[in-house]
Amino acid sequence: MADTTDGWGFLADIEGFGRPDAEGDFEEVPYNEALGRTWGKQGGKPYRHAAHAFLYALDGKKVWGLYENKAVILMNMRVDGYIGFPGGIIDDGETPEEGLNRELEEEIGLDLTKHSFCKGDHLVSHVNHRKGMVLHFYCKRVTLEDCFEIEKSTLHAKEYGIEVLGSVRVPMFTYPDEERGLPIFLTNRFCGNSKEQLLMGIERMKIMTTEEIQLALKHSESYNKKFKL
Ligand SMILES: O=c1[nH]cnc2c1ncn2[C@H]1C[C@H](O)[C@@H](COP(=O)(O)OP(=O)(O)O)O1
Repeated sequence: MADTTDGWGFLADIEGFGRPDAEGDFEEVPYNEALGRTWGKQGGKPYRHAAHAFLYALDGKKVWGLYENKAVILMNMRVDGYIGFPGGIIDDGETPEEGLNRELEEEIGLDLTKHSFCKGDHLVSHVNHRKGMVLHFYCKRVTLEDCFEIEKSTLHAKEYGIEVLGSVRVPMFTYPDEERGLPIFLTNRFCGNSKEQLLMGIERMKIMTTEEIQLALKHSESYNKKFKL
């Protein structure tokens, strides 16, 4: 039998978490249940927890004086080629918030004296039984000025150029062709359930209405079909 660790080196233990997911892999679970429960084992290993963060600022400025950008939302271009939120795997002995804050400092150089995440910032948790993973998602609104500072601090973070290849703003507007802007952004490849988390964050933070989100998704899907993506 082929050695499946070939080429993975120290990543062999965790690389499976980053493989593509199938629709229906994620089940929403209440935070306390997600934490308090022993989920059992997957592939002989206990379930791992990860936490990611949606940092945003309301904007409203018009791009080229034409298209209103509703918010600045920060995501990362990851080293594996996917787009995802900053965050990562929680280490043994850490709470999800402690692990998240550590990851945010490492990945985007977040100033924890100003923007530390706490339980009150938790939005939703999901369990993925196929991978044996529990994903916690947090949201925090900051000022526009702080958002720009956080973008800049990514360039000086420990993981910049390693795990993180750049900070990415989500285009929160749509051109008159109904495709360019948010709909085409949504055709990217997203890590884990980060696309669903993005849409959930936009809706729950009332940045866009459910109808506006559904319309952007519809145009994103028809673009995908048109170009057979
Ligand atoms: O943004 C995300 N939203 C939901 N799940 C995600 C996101 N990014 C990654 N993931 C999944 C898939 C990954 O393999 C695990 C671990 O996250 P990652 O950020 O890669 O962890 P490390 O930085 O390597 O600790 O979660």
